[in-house]
Amino acid sequence: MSDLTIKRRVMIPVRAGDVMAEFISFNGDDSGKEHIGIYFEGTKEKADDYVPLVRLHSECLTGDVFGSGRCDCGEQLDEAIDRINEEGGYILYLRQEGRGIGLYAKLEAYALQDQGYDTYQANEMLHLPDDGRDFGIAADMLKALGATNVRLLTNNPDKAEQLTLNGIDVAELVPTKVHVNQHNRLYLETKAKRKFHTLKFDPI
Ligand SMILES: Nc1nc2c(ncn2[C@@H]2O[C@H](COP(=O)(O)OP(=O)(O)OP(=O)(O)O)[C@@H](O)[C@H]2O)c(=O)[nH]1
Ligand SMILES: [Zn+2]
Repeated sequence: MSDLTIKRRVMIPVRAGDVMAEFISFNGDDSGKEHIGIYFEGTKEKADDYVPLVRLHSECLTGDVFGSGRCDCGEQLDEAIDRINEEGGYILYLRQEGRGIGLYAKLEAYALQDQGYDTYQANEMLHLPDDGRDFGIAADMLKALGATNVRLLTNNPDKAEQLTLNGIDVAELVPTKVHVNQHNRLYLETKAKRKFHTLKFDPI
C-alpha cells in the first residue's frame, strides 16, 4: 500500500510558455529525493478508452540541462514533453541521477568509459550497482495520482516489470525514438545488449 499523497499542484508554463504543465509534489516519501510528477492535460481530444501516456524519466543533469551528447536523456525528455503534451499524461521526473549512483559517481564512470570500459562495467569498477534504480517509488506516485492504468513511454523493459510488480497495469509499451549520435552510440548499444532495451539502430 502506497503512503504517498499529493502535497501541492502548481501550474507552470514551460517551453517559453508554449506548454502548460502542472508540477506535483508529494507527502510521504522519506528518501528526501524530491521526485516530481508533471501532468499534461493533452491537446488532442481524448477517446473513450483513453489511457494516460506516462514517462518515468531518471534525472540526468548533463543530458537534461546541458544537452550532453554522451547519452540520449535530453532528447528523450523533449520527445516525452512533445508526445505527452499532445496525448495527455504524466512525466515522473525521478531524482535518480546516473541510474541511481549520483552525478559525481557518474563523472567517475565517464572517466572510466573514456579508458574503454562500457557503461555498466564502469559502475562495477567503482563498486557501485550497474543500475541502482528502484521504480517502486514511481508506482507509489502513480497510485497517489490515481493513474494505475498507463501506457508507458520507454525502451527499458525493467521499468514496466517493476511497475507491474508494484500494482500498476501497463496497458501498452510505447517505444521512444532512438536518438543516436557519434558520442552515444556505444551507450545505447550497451543498453540493448546488456539490459534488453528495445532499440533498433540505423547506421549513422
Ligand atoms: N551510471 C551511468 N548512468 C548514466 C550513464 N549515461 C546516462 N546515465 C543515466 O541513465 C539514466 C537514464 O535514464 P532514463 O532515460 O530514464 O532511462 P533508461 O533506462 O535509459 O530507459 P528509457 O526509458 O528507454 O529511456 C539517467 O539517470 C542518466 O543520468 C552512464 O554512462 N553511467
Ligand atoms: Zn543522460
